[in-house]
Amino acid sequence: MNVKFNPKTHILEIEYQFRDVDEPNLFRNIYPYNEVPRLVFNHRIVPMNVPEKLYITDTTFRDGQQSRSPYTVEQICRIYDYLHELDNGSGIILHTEFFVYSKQDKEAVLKCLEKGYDFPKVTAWIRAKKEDFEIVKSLGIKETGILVSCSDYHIFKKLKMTRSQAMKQYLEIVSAALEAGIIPRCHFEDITRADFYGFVLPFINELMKLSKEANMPVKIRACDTLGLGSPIPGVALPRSVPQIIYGIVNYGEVPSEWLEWHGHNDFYKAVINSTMAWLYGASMVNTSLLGIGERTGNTPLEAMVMEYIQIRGSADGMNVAVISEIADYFKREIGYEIPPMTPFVGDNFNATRAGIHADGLMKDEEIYNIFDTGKILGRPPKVIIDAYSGIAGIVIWINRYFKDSGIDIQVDKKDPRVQKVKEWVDSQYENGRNTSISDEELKEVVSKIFGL
Ligand SMILES: CC(C)C(=O)C(=O)O
Repeated sequence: MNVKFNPKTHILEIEYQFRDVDEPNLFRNIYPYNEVPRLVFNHRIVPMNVPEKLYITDTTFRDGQQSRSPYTVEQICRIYDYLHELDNGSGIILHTEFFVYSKQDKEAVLKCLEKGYDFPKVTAWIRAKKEDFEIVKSLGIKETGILVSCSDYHIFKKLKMTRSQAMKQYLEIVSAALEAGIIPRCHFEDITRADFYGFVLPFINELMKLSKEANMPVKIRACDTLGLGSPIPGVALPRSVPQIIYGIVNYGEVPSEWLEWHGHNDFYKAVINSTMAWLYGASMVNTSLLGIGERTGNTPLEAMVMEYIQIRGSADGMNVAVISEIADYFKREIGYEIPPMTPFVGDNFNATRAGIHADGLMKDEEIYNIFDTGKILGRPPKVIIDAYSGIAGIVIWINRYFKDSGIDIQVDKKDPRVQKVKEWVDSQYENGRNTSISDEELKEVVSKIFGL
């Protein structure tokens, strides 16, 4: 580590020493592989540093498409429209990224560019090959993601290189992007298994020098490729999200606005890690709609909209209700099955089957609903009728279902007709039924009993 005092800024400038190694550092004390990874603590607590601006970026068409069959051009264009509608002129849904190789990829990019939306901006994703800049340039795209895998797992085992060979190749390609006038966004793949002080920081120091020379931003995306990052205070690098972000901003001198976190959900930590990245100094968190991404998925975009509102106390102009329209589109047009318990978008995210909860809902919706989901997401809480939903569940179901269909029936628990419906429901389960009762079935029974 070289430390220089900068008399102009009165700041100690730290240059971390690049460490070439003969053998890969696989952090076996943390990642034994034949056992579940471990959380090792260095008890280092770094300060929170929330950037002035927080952005959500999107990878639905890149990481999202890597995990499922490709979207059609028409679907890409519609999803891009939805992202724009959700952003609603706020500029918070900052950019999304596209493949640019096949005829279909290019057609989708051109059609989305033609829409002329300011947000989300269209960016590209390319292999680290010089000739690929020509494609990006020819499409009129101003920023592109470039893969710069940074752990020894990737450098030694996948690329079969040494650290210095990898870094040389990466710096050449970033220089080529800058020469072509394209903003490089360097995707530090597998940063949560990388040597932070021996490779990541020295490499960032070099990238920031290139940025200064070219007078152009060089953006950094910290990729938690296997979802190994941890939000827990005092966990040691390379797993600590706060320490990674703090280090990149303070020792790498990367402005928050050039720094992005990209998470995966392998250990159920995609959302909290992204929030930590925001809180500790990264302006951007990368997400995908409904969390669709490789393996267990990426950080869900809709979850970060909710995190944003909780941190800032306002949606700052985003049209949050569009989240429900997006979920409907994925179900209806793409045939994607959203697990029913998925927060904010699953069919049952605000549904109850328990009679005791339905009773609470009937007295005051607030008792069992996370917020006014009817007003904010166009999804009022609902009850699912089964053996446990009781008479209160049936009352709410009748009052809601018919109101939504434009028929004004309001009943209470004492209504004898409601008792009859309850008897029918009970008889179903006495006769061995073990599934819930669908809306269609209940509608038929209620209509008959109520003479509708
Ligand atoms: C391919 C890379 C950039 C990635 O998406 C990841 O590391 O998760």
